[in-house]
Amino acid sequence: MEAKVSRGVQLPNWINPEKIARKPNSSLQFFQKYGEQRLYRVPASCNLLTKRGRFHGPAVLKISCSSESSPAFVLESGSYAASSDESKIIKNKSEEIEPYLNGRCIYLVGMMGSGKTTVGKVLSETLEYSFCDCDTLIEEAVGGSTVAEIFKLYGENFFRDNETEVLHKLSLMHRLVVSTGGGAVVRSINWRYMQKGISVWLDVPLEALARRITAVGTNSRPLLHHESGDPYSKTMKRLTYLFEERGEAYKNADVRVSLEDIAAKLGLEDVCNLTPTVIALEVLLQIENFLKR
Ligand SMILES: Nc1ncnc2c1ncn2[C@@H]1O[C@H](COP(=O)(O)OP(=O)(O)OP(=O)(O)O)[C@@H](O)[C@H]1O
Ligand SMILES: O=C(O)C1=C[C@@H](O)[C@@H](O)[C@H](O)C1
Repeated sequence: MEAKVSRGVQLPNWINPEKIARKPNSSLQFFQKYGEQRLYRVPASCNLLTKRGRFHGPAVLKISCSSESSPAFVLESGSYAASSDESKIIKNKSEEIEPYLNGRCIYLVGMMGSGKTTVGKVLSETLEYSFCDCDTLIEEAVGGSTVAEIFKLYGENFFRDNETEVLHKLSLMHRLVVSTGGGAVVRSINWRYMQKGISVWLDVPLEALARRITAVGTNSRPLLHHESGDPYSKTMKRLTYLFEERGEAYKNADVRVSLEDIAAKLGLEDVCNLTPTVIALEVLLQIENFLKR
């Protein structure tokens, strides 16, 4: 079958190139932050809407803050929770940072299942940026075939060429949070495009990725169809192989957000207790550090 890169990759109308950055006109005082200790009790019925559904769980959200370090969020009970307090804190932080982004796009990179879509949507909402998912844009550009179908019909190179073309187009835009495909980091040309914005690596332990992915199934992820065994071990084996190939490439990102580091900071044993909102807040804090450099 003949396969061509869809040169005419069309980006949807809602991605508006006219949304040009606002220039910062105030001082960098916003970097002086968090000089107090606060404790928030989250209502038992709180919940958080994510891509695939609602996470429920009662929790006490403790925030310890100092001018030396970033604030820490502890979900003492229950795994997934969000509250109006959490929303307010992330909103305040995004309002502080947003003028200094100067309209630059945020590119989330990371292994498949690392939460680029879930965390990306939280970020785009709080920053009042548009959200876009490269895989979805490629699917639209190729005429509605799914990623799995594109791999099957045309092969990985064809998919990668379209991925590059989509990233090229997005690099001309402003005020987007972009969820990139897990393998977008392997081509250096893609980094050239992502350098127009700020790239953020969501670094999630492979075991957590394998748990998340096996929970939803691997049908939509063609690169996971090679191994035999039970679904978790199969996924783990394949993720390990892919990470060996790509681990170094993820390090090119401007900012690294390690779920293990967040969990350690909060005294949590398992990264599974970190909500997308807490991770999104850490993304903003690490971007803030990056902007200060
Ligand atoms: N903080 C989290 N804790 C637990 N599960 C999460 C978290 N964030 C995302 N997930 C779940 O993990 C799965 C993958 O998340 P998501 O689709 O956001 O990842 P992704 O990086 O965009 O993946 P891909 O690159 O394959 O598109 C989803 O089922 C999602 O609900
Ligand atoms: O890790 C990868 O190489 C991929 C991740 C997905 O987001 C898709 O872009 C595709 O399945 C390839």
